[in-house]
Amino acid sequence: MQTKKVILPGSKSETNRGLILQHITQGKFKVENPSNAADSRLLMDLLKRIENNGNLEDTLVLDCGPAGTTFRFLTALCAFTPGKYLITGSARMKERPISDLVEALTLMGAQITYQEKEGYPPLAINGLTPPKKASTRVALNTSSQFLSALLLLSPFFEKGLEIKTIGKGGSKPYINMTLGFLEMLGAQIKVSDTRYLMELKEHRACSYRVNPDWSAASYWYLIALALDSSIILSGLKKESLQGDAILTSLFKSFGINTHFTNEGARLVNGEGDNTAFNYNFSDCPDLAQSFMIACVLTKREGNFAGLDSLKVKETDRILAMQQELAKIGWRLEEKPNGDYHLYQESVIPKSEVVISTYEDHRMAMAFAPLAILNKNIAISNPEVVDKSYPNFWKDINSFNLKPKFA
Ligand SMILES: O=C(O)C1=C[C@@H](OP(=O)(O)O)[C@@H](O)[C@H](O)C1
Ligand SMILES: C=C(OP(=O)(O)O)C(=O)O
Repeated sequence: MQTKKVILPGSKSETNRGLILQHITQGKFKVENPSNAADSRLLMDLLKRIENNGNLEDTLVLDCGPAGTTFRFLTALCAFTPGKYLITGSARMKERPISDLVEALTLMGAQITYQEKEGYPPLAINGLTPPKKASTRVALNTSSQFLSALLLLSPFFEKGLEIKTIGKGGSKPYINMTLGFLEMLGAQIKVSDTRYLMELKEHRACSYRVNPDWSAASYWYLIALALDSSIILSGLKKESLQGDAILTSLFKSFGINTHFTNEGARLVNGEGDNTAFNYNFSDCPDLAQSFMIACVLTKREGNFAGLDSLKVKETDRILAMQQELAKIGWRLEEKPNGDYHLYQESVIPKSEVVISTYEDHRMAMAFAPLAILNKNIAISNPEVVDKSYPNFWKDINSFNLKPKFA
């Protein structure tokens, strides 16, 4: 079989961190090859508007649409950028909690008020000149993006930033990615169980070339699994700041081996396990939907733990998966301990099934291989992929695959 090459989008998480640091350090940190994800394009545009904001008395309205990291990172940035801001977003963004970040920023002296519902966007911010030194505390249980947003402010505070953490949370690799970026800039970082101490006196000039997005790679592993096709994911490297690179070891148990070459990652099909799949996704929540579909494709039951944060993402991803999996005969059932058991109840119906995507890019991309395999399955609102992977369907078409849209 002919091997096909895919050029993945750049990592949205790497790009968004890089763009914020590029802005704060006035270009000492440079981002090369930024992602074309809609969320990153939007952050770029909004940062330009902040940079060109000549009138500090008029309110600058920053609409982040559905982009979570964009919203959270900009909230922290604007809190310490002189000017008046109204940060808002999509209807779903107004349901995604923000109070832990607002409280942490308020403890640092920030002036932020809720404009609609207490604890949720939109926010009015009276941006202040950053003090030389700051300290605060932040809860970790809702989203790691809050701690990342605060850490990214480190270059503002030449005499140091101290952040105490409350409780435990997931998505730790994303926090480590943030620290990795700050280290490139020359930060001295002391981390203990409950405290981050950042010192960043001089900003080291550096430029960072954004790597391909590992979360996006997961959809190609699913295609490889569905079609037994030979795929090279260009430029993907084994070593990555992206925690979702863990997927190579998880897909091994589904029979997909990854060989790293000069070209990137070559996916090679082999023999998979047929025992139940078990994994805790709290550190890689964006992969959970992909592995549910991997179970469906291989008719393997699964135990999914660590899914709490899925409820507050682009949609309630647990509910969305339960509803859409049910349409094809699979059940995602909550167990008394809060884990989820995934198993097949009946066969895929012969009549047409339309998979709703809930304004969630990951719903569309995860279900794509099923729509490719089964002509009765159609994907609604396929354009949602723009959020992280604008060329997804174009890349699929380049394999001569034509999933049905509804
Ligand atoms: O910091 C980041 O770039 C991200 C952190 C994660 O969010 P949570 O920390 O809310 O889980 C992840 O789901 C999101 O897609 C990107
Ligand atoms: C959760 C995600 O993004 P965000 O929180 O940045 O909207 C995602 O891309 O899956």
